[in-house]
Amino acid sequence: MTLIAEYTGEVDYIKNREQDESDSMMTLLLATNPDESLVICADRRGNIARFISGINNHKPESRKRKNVKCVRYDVNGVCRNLLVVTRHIAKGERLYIDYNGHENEYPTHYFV
Ligand SMILES: C[S@+](CC[C@H](N)C(=O)[O-])C[C@H]1O[C@@H](n2cnc3c(N)ncnc32)[C@H](O)[C@@H]1O
Repeated sequence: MTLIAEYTGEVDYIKNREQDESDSMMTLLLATNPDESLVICADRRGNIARFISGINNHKPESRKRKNVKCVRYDVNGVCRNLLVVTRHIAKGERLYIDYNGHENEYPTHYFV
């Protein structure tokens, strides 16, 4: 659970970004009312978190590489998306995260 980084960017309603072709959007909040669901758009105001490699969800050997996960925390009433490690990370080891939440919409079939 060591903190790696916060996934930062501009926060917007998902409904406003349906045509956005950026490959660095991350769901922040899925609300009961879809009109209130939020996304983090990292392309213009992101940080290093947007460059962490994704796993290929279609390959079992790739799924085993995952060593970082997203957790949502309430920080002073604001929902924040934090990236934390899931196990010990050796010096020089590459970080891997699963880009997909339960929506499973991010295409990872071409990832190495
Ligand atoms: C969240 S990163 C965003 C990078 C984006 N171009 C930017 O500047 O913010 C997602 C992109 O990283 C690349 N990528 C991530 N993991 C990869 C992997 N395992 N193999 C190949 N490409 C990967 C793909 O091009 C993917 O579209």
